[in-house]
Amino acid sequence: MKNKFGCSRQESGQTHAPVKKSLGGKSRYVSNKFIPPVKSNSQEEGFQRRGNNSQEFEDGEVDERLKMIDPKMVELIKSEIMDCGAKIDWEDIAGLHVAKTTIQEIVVWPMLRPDIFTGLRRPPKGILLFGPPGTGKTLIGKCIASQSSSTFFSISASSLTSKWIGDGEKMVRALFAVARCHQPAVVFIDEIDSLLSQRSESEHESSRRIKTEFLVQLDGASTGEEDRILIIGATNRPQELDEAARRRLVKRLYIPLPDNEARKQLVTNLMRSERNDLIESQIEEIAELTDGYSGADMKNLCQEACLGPIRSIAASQMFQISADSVRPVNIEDFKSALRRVRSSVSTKDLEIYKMWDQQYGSGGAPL
Ligand SMILES: Nc1ncnc2c1ncn2[C@@H]1O[C@H](COP(=O)(O)OP(=O)(O)OP(=O)(O)O)[C@@H](O)[C@H]1O
Repeated sequence: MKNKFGCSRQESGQTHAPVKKSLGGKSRYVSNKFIPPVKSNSQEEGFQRRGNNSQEFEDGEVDERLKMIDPKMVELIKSEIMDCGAKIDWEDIAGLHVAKTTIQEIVVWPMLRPDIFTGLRRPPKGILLFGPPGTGKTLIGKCIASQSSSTFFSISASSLTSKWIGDGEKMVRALFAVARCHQPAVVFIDEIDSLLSQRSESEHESSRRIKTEFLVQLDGASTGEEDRILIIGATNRPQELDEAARRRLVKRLYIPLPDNEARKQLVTNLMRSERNDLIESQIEEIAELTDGYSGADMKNLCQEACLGPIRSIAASQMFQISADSVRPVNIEDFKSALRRVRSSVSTKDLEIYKMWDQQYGSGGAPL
């Protein structure tokens, strides 16, 4: 769920700490040498001094870091890219135990306790989540933001070259400027390979400029001692990333397909809100039959199975039948859904991920 301009944490029900320019930033209100994990009174004051528009103080003064940025772009970032979605817990993400534990240790705790994670314990400023489509990479990005009380910015790299034609470069600059004003911040960049792939002869000049600007900003975010911005790149094509990208995204975590246990959890969680008469052994059977399915495939499968009871209603009854009389979803619905919903990831692609993980990964795959 994207927020509207100036949305508040209370309005959206999210728990990210969205608009504290003073936290870790170059605020005029607090010392920026030490970033306490807990808000001080002065920080609270700074927060309250601002109106709906978080880049402005009540006296209408614009945050210095946004002065060179087109206000329309700032507005666009806030309405289309800044996300005040619902709170996400680690339990909402099925499986991926190794990746979740690693992420908690290397990024979430340091974001919450920057006073302890100093020196060599300093967290990486950029991480890469790679793996097949629909395995929960975006979900993990949102969860990191949610659990570290950070503002979540989400952008697809390909939209920089397509959706905002001609403005991609400015958009990148504006994105990082707004993120700096909303620290701690998590900037999630989907399809990062389309931005940081190996240079080719046919590369368009505008793409080249966007890429250069992006690398400049990435370096800026990682050198700013006081900045608390985490860049998360996500990709289904890690092999296309160039060396510069690999170097900057120091932790590279493989987000694999869900294993049997995770698929069971996915079915259980997804069907929790639907009337069904599945018993434990049948959920196990579904998990067995869905080897190779991604999390997104599992969701499609459950959606398809949930249509089973509707399909069994005679057309003549469709407009009279009460909601209570629709029969619960059963195992037969899943078996017929399995004939319609197939796994979307090829074995060949899985081999490529595994090989790339062995060569460049940071140990997110199951042992
Ligand atoms: N491990 C998981 N736990 C819970 N839900 C999951 C998981 N993996 C995928 N899903 C479901 O699949 C949907 C798509 O997942 P998500 O967008 O996070 O995948 P992704 O890896 O970012 O995909 P892509 O690479 O295509 O962008 C989620 O909204 C969620 O419903």
